[in-house]
Amino acid sequence: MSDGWVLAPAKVNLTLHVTGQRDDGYHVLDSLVMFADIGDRVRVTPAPQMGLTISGAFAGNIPDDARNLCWKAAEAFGETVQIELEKNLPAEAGIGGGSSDAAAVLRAMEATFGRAFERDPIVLGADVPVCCVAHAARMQGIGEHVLPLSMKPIAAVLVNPGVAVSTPEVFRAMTHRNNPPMTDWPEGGGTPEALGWIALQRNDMEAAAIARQPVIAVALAEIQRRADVKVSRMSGSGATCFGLFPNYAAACNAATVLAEKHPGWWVRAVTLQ
Ligand SMILES: C[C@@](CO)(OP(=O)(O)O)[C@H](O)COP(=O)(O)OP(=O)(O)OC[C@H]1O[C@@H](n2ccc(N)nc2=O)[C@H](O)[C@@H]1O
Ligand SMILES: Nc1ncnc2c1ncn2[C@@H]1O[C@H](COP(=O)(O)OP(=O)(O)O)[C@@H](O)[C@H]1O
Repeated sequence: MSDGWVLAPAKVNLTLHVTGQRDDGYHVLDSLVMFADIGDRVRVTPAPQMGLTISGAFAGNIPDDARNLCWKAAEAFGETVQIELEKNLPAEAGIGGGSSDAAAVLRAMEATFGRAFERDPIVLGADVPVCCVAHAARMQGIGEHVLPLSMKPIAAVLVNPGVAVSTPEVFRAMTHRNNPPMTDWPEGGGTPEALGWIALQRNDMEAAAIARQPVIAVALAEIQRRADVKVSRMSGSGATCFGLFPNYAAACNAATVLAEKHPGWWVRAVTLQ
């Protein structure tokens, strides 16, 4: 963006298969990830010392010091900057808020200082490598293997029923950690084939997240009530859920109905790419 603001798009795990666990406790994943056309925004300005200001609807309860992933990303890059973060996405929501913010700070730092980030982005968190790609990709390992995919945009509704969910707690609460990976991707198919394939995959964290926050099941049921929804599922470790629709107008209609019925929920129609 010409004014220096960089979008940190919402990350959506269209599938999230947990296929094992490493000796260090981290889980091995197989996930199809796409990114929305909405998100947080960040801007960096060279400064003699580090600083961070946070604005936006979800600024509350986000640390504005060295604990913030934006700050950690700038430190890892090796320059001191003043960071502005506009927090438009709910936190602890399974849509990669902090990770996408960190990746956006790295993009902003690269543009500002004219050099690439030289370290592996996994040092900032398992979700940061895929957020550095910021478009459709298959994510494997604990998040360090990212294979960009060529996919047509998909219309979706994102629904967060207003509860924060801790990622490590949901991983710990899982009862089945050795699940099958995704089935083979339908090469060369169009959007209907992609939606049909996605519908046959899973989010293996859903049951454990619902056990902790039953309102997630309510959100999924509300999305499923839409006659034209093709897939409904939870993203990441929750609590944000999504519905996939045949076109953007259908997603907007669904978002309007859901937001009217549940004024306390965060509901957005988006295009995923
Ligand atoms: C579950 C996912 C799916 O995309 O998304 P979110 O729900 O966070 O959005 C990610 O793997 C989250 O990645 P991220 O939030 O960056 O995780 P990290 O900060 O690296 O790790 C937080 C904690 O989650 C657990 N963790 C994370 C990633 C992974 N592959 N296995 C794990 O067991 C570990 O307990 C770790 O201490
Ligand atoms: N820039 C940031 N945005 C959101 N949360 C952040 C950020 N930096 C650090 N955090 C902390 O990271 C934790 C996880 O938040 P988030 O990344 O939004 O969740 P999730 O892992 O579900 O995608 C929160 O407890 C929050 O305090």
